[in-house]
Amino acid sequence: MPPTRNRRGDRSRNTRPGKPRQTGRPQDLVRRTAFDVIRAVETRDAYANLLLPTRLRDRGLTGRDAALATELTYGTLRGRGLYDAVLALCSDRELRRVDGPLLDVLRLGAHQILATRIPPHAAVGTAVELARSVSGPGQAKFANAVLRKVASRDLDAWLAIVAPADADTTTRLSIAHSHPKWIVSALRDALGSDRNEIDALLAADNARPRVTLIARPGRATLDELYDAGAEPAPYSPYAAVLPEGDPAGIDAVRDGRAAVQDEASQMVALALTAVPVDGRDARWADLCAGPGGKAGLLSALATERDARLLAADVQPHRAGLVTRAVDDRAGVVVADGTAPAWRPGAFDRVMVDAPCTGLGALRRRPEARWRRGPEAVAELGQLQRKLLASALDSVRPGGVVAYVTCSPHLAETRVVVDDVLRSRDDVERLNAPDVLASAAHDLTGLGEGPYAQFWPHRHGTDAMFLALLRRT
Ligand SMILES: C[S@@+](CC[C@H](N)C(=O)[O-])C[C@H]1O[C@@H](n2cnc3c(N)ncnc32)[C@H](O)[C@@H]1O
Repeated sequence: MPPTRNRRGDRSRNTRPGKPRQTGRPQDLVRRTAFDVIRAVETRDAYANLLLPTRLRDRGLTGRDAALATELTYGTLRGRGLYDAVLALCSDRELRRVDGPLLDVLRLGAHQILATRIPPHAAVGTAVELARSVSGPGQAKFANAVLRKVASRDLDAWLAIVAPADADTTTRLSIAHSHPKWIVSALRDALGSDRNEIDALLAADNARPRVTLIARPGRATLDELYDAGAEPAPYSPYAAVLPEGDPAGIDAVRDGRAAVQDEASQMVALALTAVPVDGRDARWADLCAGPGGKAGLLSALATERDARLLAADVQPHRAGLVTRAVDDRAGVVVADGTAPAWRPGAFDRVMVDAPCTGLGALRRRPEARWRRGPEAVAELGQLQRKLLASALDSVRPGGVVAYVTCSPHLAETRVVVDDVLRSRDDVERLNAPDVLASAAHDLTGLGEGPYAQFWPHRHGTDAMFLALLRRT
């Protein structure tokens, strides 16, 4: 499952833990940092992608050390399902009886042993030291015994035991790719007739996403990003891929003229603006704008066309972030998109990028798959329906609505749209894959229409869903 498999078929089954590798790098600080972030995710619902950069900065970790700390943190969080299955077979104590901090040390150790190039003796030795410092000498002995057993087989050998070929498909995929079973089932359903791609999709969820930037039209150019080391991106005319380095080090990103933004996120915003509308095309709205990714692009395009964007978010803090992403012409309001203050039919184009489970962005949020269960889908469903209905009421006849989720779950995507449209006869479904293809070269594989679905394993983007709806 993780990106860097460690295949060591010929290694002795009795590998002894040795001293931590002496490389002159602050290895202990690297592992301690990964451990601290993993604990914060477990105990106080921290987000690894937000907390880790702060911890790296506080501790002065840069370059290779920062990269290793990131890999260990993300890999351990993503791989938890698989590592727990292996650890359960190596521990004489039930995992639920192992203290939280110690269990996280074991997971971190298992990740290093099974999915990195760190020599197993170093991985075991450093994990045992960490166990000693967080749980005391007795627990360090236990950690040593467990992790030596983990190190007695390579990943493929463990997979043959914990996810055997004759297990039922959902269970096998769930353990082998470390995804909860309900997510495996939901993703297979969403793939529909392409469900044979599920292995590739789950593997893509465990791979490091490429960093994609947007040069906001009229504010930055792609050449500026290329000069800073970025390379052309496949689809969006405003996107560039940054193969390495910190995006925050790029001037245009620092001053908000460019930003980090997934290419599918750019494309769904572009699609809303690519649909021809008859008559007035001056008032655009984004009902769920925070933190401002799509609003940033929409406001730049609105300005180019002499239109104006109103960006709303119900959370004041997130509306504040939108202010930094949009240009001066745009308006930003704190507002509940389900109970709009504006009159019906006030807008010509409306984006509703609804709150969702985020199952389409598991690559970026390593802990997200473990955080919420299937009940979240039903809870969000009501809000998604209300927001879409409100968006349709907010657009004038002839105008267009884009309903977007960063989730491919059918109950958040086509089921929501179909439900809302069932009770109305004033909406036409447009062919979203065709509109997207007209806005980008070589953009295929989005489905038969009328809805469009991006996929990480096909497009290298988040699994973003788009429905384009015209009020009649
Ligand atoms: C998926 S995020 C939007 C991401 C954003 N469009 C972007 O591209 O950066 C969903 C947003 O909807 C907001 N939200 C949730 N309920 C809302 C409501 N009733 N009205 C308006 N915004 C709401 C959340 O605060 C959150 O910022």
